[in-house]
Amino acid sequence: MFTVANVIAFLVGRRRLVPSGHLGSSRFVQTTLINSGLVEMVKSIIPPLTYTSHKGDAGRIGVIGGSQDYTGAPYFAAISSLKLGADLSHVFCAKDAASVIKSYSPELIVHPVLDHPDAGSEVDEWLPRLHAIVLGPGLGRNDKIISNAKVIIDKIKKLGIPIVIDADGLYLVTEYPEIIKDYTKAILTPNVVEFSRLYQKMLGRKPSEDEPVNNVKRLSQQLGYVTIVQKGENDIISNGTQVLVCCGEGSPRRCGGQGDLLSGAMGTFIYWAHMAVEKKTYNQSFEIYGPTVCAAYAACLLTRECNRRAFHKHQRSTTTSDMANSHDLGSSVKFIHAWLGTSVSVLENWQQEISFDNMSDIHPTEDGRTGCSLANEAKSHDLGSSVKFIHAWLGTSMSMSLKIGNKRFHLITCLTYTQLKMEDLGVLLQMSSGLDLLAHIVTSELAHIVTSELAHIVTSELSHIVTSELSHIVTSELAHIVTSELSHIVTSELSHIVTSELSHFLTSELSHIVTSELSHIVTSELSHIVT
Ligand SMILES: NC(=O)C1=CN([C@@H]2O[C@H](COP(=O)(O)OP(=O)(O)OC[C@H]3O[C@@H](n4cnc5c(N)ncnc54)[C@H](OP(=O)(O)O)[C@@H]3O)[C@@H](O)[C@H]2O)[C@@H](O)CC1
Ligand SMILES: Nc1ncnc2c1ncn2[C@@H]1O[C@H](COP(=O)(O)OP(=O)(O)OP(=O)(O)O)[C@@H](O)[C@H]1O
Repeated sequence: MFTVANVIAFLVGRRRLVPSGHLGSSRFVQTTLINSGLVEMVKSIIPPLTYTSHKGDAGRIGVIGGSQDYTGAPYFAAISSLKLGADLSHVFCAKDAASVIKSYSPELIVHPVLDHPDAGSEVDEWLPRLHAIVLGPGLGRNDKIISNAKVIIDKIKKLGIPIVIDADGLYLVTEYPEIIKDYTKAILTPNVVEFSRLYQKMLGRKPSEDEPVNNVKRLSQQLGYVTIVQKGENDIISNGTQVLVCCGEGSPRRCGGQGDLLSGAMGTFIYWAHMAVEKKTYNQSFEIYGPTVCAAYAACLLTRECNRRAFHKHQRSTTTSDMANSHDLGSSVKFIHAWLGTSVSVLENWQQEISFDNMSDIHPTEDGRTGCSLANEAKSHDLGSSVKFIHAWLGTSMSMSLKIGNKRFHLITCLTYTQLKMEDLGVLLQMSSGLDLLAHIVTSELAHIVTSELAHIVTSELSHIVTSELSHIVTSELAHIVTSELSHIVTSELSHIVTSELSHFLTSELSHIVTSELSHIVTSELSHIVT
């Protein structure tokens, strides 16, 4: 059944239609993009950018993973932590993976130590300087590596460093759950399959399909209140007590590596969250949810936004690299899909940031239901721009401007809660003329799509014409030059050859004739005289 809340959320464009009851019966906070209490919570942990800070203050993150087979995963995690705002990102990987990972990016500091017989001691030099660890992306399941990773986890726990465990790190935890049990500075980020394996190991039965939220809570409790993020259509986060569900729009594209981007970003956020605890900069919601749930929620939010942006741009061609960067091949594939009608319908994606006035006074109601929150002009590209967007939106970027002239700009981002009553809809429509709002969204999105598609077609057509004309001109000019040069060379060479050959021939022939004639004359004259 679809609730009014779901329909409105869909109409304002921040959510897919999800039947109510989809996540089971547990009471929890489900958010699409923005619940202003949670926004404030994330905002409160993000360190300000100042000119007095030193390299490393915003985070030195270590990614432990990377094997001969998997080099992309640790790269995605490490670059994601860095692009989010950490100052330094280290990768500790197997020897064979190191130069490959280095070749992806000069930004990363790569240590080829994981398959070293004494990997534990090799990382000793670095661990105490790291603020957070992401363990598992591309680690592989080789026995030696897994046993080295176990030793490293022990050292991490002794140092009290926050840790995010993902991918093959979860295989390790499933095999040896005691290694992470009760370490509440840990976040585990299983996908559906990894979750099911770990759940079965800990609870001795399959997770029930009807109660996904309770499953996550239960697993967290069983592991001694370690925070779990079950990734999927909705990211379900629990520390065994609190539950948050992040179900922002994201995208329907499921290419490999998205989980790695998520765990990398979570590495940076978990450090920031613990720093907030130390500096006591957190807000009230943070006191409820704590650093691990806050970090997990922030990273899920960011990854979904990044995914949405990359997909908006690249559609079916979206890859995890597109989420981190931007590539021409991808946009060409996108164009072809759009042109063939095989891209996802543009109308499914018309929801974008919109600005309008007088919406600043909607505050969360007592049951946590939220209206709107701020946003600024944050356009542009994928991970970078998602980070920029999130920072701007949270007011933690340096360039954030909430007021333009004497107007405030705001964005409707979230209207969803488990129950949104009809009177709320009335209030909403009254407040800002809901129909105008819808018209505004549709018009602006359509204008955007048409403009961008036209620009694309014109650019590509012009480039085609210019290329073909240029190639024509160049070819004909070259032909002309070559022909005339060749003719010149051939003529002059021929004339030279002919002249020299003739002169040679004539000289030799003449000399021959003259010699023979002279000899003849001389002989005959001499014979005559003698006679
Ligand atoms: N570019 C790179 O370097 C990348 C490297 N990566 C690295 O690869 C390593 C192994 O990771 P993994 O997730 O493939 O292994 P594992 O958990 O054993 O899954 C085994 C099988 O379970 C299924 N399955 C998996 N996920 C599912 C889902 N969400 N929903 C439903 N089913 C799902 C699926 O089974 P299938 O559908 O094929 O039957 C799958 O084949 C790890 O180190 C990771 O970091 C990746 O990060 C990607 C980018
Ligand atoms: N069905 C879905 N609908 C929307 N978003 C999804 C869906 N499944 C995954 N995601 C998004 O992708 C993120 C990573 O989840 P995923 O299940 O791909 O992890 P993973 O399998 O560990 O990834 P990786 O390929 O890096 O190993 C989630 O946090 C969520 O943002």
